[in-house]
Amino acid sequence: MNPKELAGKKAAEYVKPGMKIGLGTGSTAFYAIHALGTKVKEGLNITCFPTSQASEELAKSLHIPLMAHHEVHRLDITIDGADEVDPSKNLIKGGGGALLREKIVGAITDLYLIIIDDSKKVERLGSFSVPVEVVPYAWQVTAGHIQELDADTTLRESDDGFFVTDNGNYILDSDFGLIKNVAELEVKLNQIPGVVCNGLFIDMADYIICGHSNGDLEVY
Ligand SMILES: O=C(CO)[C@H](O)[C@H](O)COP(=O)(O)O
Repeated sequence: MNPKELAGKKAAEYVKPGMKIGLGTGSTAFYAIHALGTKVKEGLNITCFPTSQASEELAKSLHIPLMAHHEVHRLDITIDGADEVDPSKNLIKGGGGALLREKIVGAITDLYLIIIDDSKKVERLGSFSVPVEVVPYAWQVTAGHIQELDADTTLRESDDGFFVTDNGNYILDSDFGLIKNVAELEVKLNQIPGVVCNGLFIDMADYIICGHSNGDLEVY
């Protein structure tokens, strides 16, 4: 089985009747959402809250019951992917551009499960550029502030122009090289005017569920 599917299916086993579940975004979360769709079809009673329009559409297509925004206060479990995971379970997220909603949802979650394949494990975060969500207004000024933190920043593009998040913002993919102090950088980025969110998820993940291409599963 594909390692992403292996991890996604394993994470779905943590879900019990009556739970409120956050749905992540991306090609690994896709498998977890499908596994939950199968359980719902078999009669599992859960309600879910998606982190992106894409995951919302997928969940709806699988008839997974969704919560309205005003109904969401705490979530029992969120299952989400990551672009990099270090040995302390700190993460870089936002490769799919859903970092803001993912961070909001992760922060109100009792059990935050991160599902990855083994290519995402690193000794130190930073080979993957840190996605930074910024307001479009004067984004060049915001990019300048990020560059003052010793980063190369690139405005993310899509097929038809600049990539626009579900929140109407831009993404500056910011390469800091291998990051020495991830917690400090997370705070510094948040202090820049114009930055809405950054893709460093520090001390948030409870368990990493990692699928390997030889079929092994690792949970830690
Ligand atoms: O943070 C994310 C989206 O904003 C994704 O979870 C992350 O990019 C991993 O995606 P994939 O499972 O497709 O590799």
